[in-house]
Amino acid sequence: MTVEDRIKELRDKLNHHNYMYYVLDKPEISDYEYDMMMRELIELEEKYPQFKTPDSPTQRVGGEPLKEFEPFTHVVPMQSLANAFSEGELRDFDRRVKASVGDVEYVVELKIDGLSVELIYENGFFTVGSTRGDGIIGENVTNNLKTIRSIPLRLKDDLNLIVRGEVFMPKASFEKLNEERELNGESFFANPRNAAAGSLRQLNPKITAKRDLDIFVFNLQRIDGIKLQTHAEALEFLKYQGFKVSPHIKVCKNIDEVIEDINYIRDIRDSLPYETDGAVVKVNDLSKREILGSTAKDPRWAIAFKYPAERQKT
Ligand SMILES: NC(=O)c1cnc(N)c2cc(Br)sc12
Repeated sequence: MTVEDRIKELRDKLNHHNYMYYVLDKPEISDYEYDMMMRELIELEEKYPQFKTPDSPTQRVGGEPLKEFEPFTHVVPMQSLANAFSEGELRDFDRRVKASVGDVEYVVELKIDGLSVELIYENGFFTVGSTRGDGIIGENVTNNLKTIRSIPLRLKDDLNLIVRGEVFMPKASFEKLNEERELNGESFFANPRNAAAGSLRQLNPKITAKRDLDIFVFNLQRIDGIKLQTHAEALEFLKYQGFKVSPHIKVCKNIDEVIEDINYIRDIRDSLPYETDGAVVKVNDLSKREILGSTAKDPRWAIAFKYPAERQKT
């Protein structure tokens, strides 16, 4: 086996085990075995840098601290969602949708309480990641996003695509971080969303890397050369490409099933290991979304349902 073959073998094995551990939460080897392979790869890449590739796991925590973040104009504007606060408002939304495109299937997902990011992949490689900002221009936080182990550095296929996801900090990590900050005499983060935002917008990637951030990808914004019919199909496709996709995805035949699922989420959400700030209801058929289009601010094909507790949120 040549040195180049060994480096490729280690890179592929480490990326596979990273996927199993951080995306599927199904580790197959011990941390020790992982660390030994990583140490060998670091040594070989130092000796033979010509064989280093952008998707090598050694490239996750790279980059020097920045003075500031570069602004980044989103390829696809990152819209916000209109809100519904009651069953009646959900039914009003359903009536508007059906008046325009007839009967539709909906998909219900959790609304993750973190910060939205856009991830761009070119020929299968992660190239640019940015925060939402004002929806048009955000901040380039690529090096910080690379430290999030559940973000693939390379897709299964060599595709050009753009996804949107929500970076979040698990509740347990948030508690642990605030305990550490109290011991160091530092200020608390008020909630996991602020902690995630403060951690992702750290100028030093080495600090971000220690903050235990995670991500759920929830929308395929754009893809070259592939036509998908529904949102549910798009999420399955993103899972296949190696993304960590929202875990609770319910395809509903009608608004009655949507309301049933929203009530189910209400009853289980406090037990989830991450904060949510509602549920998202989206039209499943992608061509019907095109017909529905968007207002100046929001898509007409989606709405966020906010649970009563959300109302007091700042
Ligand atoms: N599942 C989803 O679509 C989803 C989850 N979490 C969020 N914070 C958001 C925000 C928008 Br806009 S959509 C969405």
